[in-house]
Amino acid sequence: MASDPAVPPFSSKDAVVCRGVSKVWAAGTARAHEALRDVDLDVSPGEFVVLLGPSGCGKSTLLYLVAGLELATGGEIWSFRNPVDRPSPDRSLIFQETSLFPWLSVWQNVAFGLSIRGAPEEERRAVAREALARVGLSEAMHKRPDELSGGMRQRVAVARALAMRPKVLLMDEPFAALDVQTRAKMQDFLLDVWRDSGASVLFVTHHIDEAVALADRVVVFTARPGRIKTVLPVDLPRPRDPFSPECERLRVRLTGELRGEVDRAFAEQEGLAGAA
Ligand SMILES: Nc1ncnc2c1ncn2[C@@H]1O[C@H](COP(=O)(O)OP(=O)(O)OP(=O)(O)O)[C@@H](O)[C@H]1O
Repeated sequence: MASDPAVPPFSSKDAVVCRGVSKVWAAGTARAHEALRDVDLDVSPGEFVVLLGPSGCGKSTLLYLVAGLELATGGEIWSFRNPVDRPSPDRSLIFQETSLFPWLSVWQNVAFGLSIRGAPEEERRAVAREALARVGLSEAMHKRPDELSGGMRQRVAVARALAMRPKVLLMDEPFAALDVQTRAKMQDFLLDVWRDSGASVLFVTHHIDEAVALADRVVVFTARPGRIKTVLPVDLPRPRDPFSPECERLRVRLTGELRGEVDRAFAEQEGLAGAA
């Protein structure tokens, strides 16, 4: 049987499949700006993949494309063998700054996506209750977001994403605004939630330590236009001891992979600033 040339030869790594993905912002205009070039990436169901790269290399852009919030200007993206051309509740995006609605209670925030779908209140409450229990925030059900700490608000954001039962969680530096201790706690918490949910995670960070703590695989990007420079599997049991020789070796390797790219990104950004 002739294979469809538009469909990649899928393997079991089909939770997210990117083939030759490129993105030029404002394509075809004088402001055209190439963010990503020719990205190939296959993610397995239940896999935790960390995207690491210098500032401006297109990590967030790739998440928006996988979320279906933006369209690639080249290449194809698939999720569970369906082309990605629009947002779907199967793929939830969590940002650095939580965008909780301050006038809604915590449970109403968590159930917001369900209310858009027209789910009845009883169902919304039940799903919110379960999602909040999974992030350890049952007690906060009736509070308002401004009564919570930053870490708690990010847990509500995770609960809101989980309430839609996504198959893929897209996380854009979700803990960047938190202090170091809270961030470490949130990483442990996220690993528990991820294991329970069975979802695949694509997690963007600048922090090598965070990549080493979390990833099944670390994907290192070049400076803009972002291309995949290297992919490192992290075959270490969790919880990981950050002071172990294996973690230290990985940190050294990632630091080496990133160093030149960070320098290039910095030089480019200085050049752009000079030209402005
Ligand atoms: N909506 C947009 N319109 C035009 N250019 C954009 C847009 N979003 C991002 N860019 C540009 O695309 C490039 C990649 O940006 P992106 O935010 O994806 O990088 P990043 O790797 O996530 O950066 P950081 O780590 O600093 O958040 C940057 O040069 C950025 O200025």
